[in-house]
Amino acid sequence: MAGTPFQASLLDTAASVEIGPVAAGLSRRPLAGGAWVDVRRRWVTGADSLFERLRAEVPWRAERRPMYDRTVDVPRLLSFYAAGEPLPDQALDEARRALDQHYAAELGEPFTTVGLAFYRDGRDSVAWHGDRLGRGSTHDTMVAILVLGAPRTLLLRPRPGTPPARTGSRSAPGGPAAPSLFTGDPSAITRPPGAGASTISPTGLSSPSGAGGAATTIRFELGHGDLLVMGGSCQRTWEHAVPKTARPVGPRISVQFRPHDVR
Ligand SMILES: O=C(O)CCC(=O)C(=O)O
Ligand SMILES: [Fe+2]
Repeated sequence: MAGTPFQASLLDTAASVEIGPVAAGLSRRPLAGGAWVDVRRRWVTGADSLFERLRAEVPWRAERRPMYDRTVDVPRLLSFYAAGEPLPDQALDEARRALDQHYAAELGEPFTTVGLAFYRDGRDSVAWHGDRLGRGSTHDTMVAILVLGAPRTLLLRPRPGTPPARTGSRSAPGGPAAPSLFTGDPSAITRPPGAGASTISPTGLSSPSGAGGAATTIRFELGHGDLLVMGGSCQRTWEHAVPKTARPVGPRISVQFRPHDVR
């Protein structure tokens, strides 16, 4: 009779976890500059159950990192499994096998490492970055992210200073990266704060304008077993982030599958 906010996930905890075929319902969105994003909604069924297992089983670490002249808390908990290390849950082995089966030919190598991030609440986040430690800075690659738990916004934007793609019209000389025309079907396309309009429909997208050329930001709301794969040049020509939010949000775990020497 009292409100039981955890009831749904407690019930689901008993459910079995199943990894679906990657290809079913997968959609690829090409991005400017040779990048792309694949999204496969509800890839994992029983995802809340897997969330609870990982929350309990993974040795989560709080980290601190140097930032300018200080050392600050990393605003999320982390865990990392190098190539060959046993994973914390066999569902992750299955997930990696399914990713390899689907992507190995295109990627040319297997996914080897597994990184996990635990966003406890809306104060946890990851700042704008590309996974550019290692080969991601110089080579096309893939990073596959399984999102468990409460949906949070994941943003993608062209990396500031990236030369415009050579396929369309050029931006004004001296301006920053050309705005990227998104040819897929994002749930929303937004301009960054200060760039004017907050949300514009993909179909209404023509040539974004604004002082110096406003970059296009793409927004995904992912959770509960959704899969997002960043591919092509995405790590070096685009950036991604999970921003902090003042909205009340539940905890979220992301599982990142990467090939050798991509971090
Ligand atoms: O949690 C996410 O969805 C993204 C994590 C990420 O970008 C990273 O760990 O490099
Ligand atoms: Fe990343």
